[in-house]
Amino acid sequence: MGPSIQSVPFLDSHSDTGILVEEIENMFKYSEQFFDLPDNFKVTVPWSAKNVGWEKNPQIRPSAGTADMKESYQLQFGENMKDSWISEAELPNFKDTALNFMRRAQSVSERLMLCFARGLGFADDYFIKAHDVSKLDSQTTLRLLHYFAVDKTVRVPEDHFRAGAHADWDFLTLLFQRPGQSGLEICPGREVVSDFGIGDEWAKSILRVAGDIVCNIGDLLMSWSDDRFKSTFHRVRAPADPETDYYGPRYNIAFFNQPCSSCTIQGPLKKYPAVTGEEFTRNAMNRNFSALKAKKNAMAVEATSLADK
Ligand SMILES: O=C(O)CCC(=O)C(=O)O
Ligand SMILES: [Fe+2]
Repeated sequence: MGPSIQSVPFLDSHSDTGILVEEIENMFKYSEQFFDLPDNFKVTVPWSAKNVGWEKNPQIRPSAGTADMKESYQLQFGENMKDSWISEAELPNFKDTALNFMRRAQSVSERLMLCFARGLGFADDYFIKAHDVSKLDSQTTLRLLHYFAVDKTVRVPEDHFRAGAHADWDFLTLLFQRPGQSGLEICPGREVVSDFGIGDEWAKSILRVAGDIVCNIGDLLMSWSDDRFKSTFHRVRAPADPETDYYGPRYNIAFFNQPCSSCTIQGPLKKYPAVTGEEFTRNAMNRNFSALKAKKNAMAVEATSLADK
């Protein structure tokens, strides 16, 4: 596995994932039920800095400078979720269904972690232990996503995305998609994790078979492998062509393998200084917010110079 995926940061895994199509569809059904609730119910579980909860339209990517056209609800296994589960009265069985699905996604992730550990010369359970979801400081997150339907008769401005280009901060991301709900695109990305994602040669990701899982390498694995495995720069384009693009509501489920806060991260070649899981996430967030600030400043300068003309 090692050499074969070093330059292909994107895997489509076929039928034998261990998760049945019906289980994925069942989770999508609960996800739709959640997003169908009026906003005044959803706001009872607001997004918090622990990376859990519901948010609508606020995520601005440094690459785009505009807000993603979406809402999402993030769920975790541990203590962080304490006040963030939608009430049983609002959505019966939601919590049990989501936790079951998360455990299934975790077991697929653990099979992949074992391969990466072997490829890098670590003990088989090295990455599995660092992402132990039974620990109270687990940060692993399931994100339910709902991108709003787009009106075919109105042209979406070119700088508006369903999700602006970015690389994930985690180890691996499993993406569960619905056939027909296209939009995900990938780009070669970058050579070292300390660069910001770059590139403008985009390829469409097409889901071939229901039940396929798209697997993205994240910045954490890139860093932990001393840049051997490249993280995937990706985006979800807004539909632009009524003949070929999907304009309806788009649902997606992302499972982010995040490290436990207390684990230590360093590649076998020690290319980067050792950091804890907590520090890695904090640094990634800070880097994102500085890039966003720089983008906003650049946009403000551009707007002023246009106004002066
Ligand atoms: O909706 C998708 O296909 C991708 C979502 C994504 O990249 C993210 O939430 O980080
Ligand atoms: Fe992503």
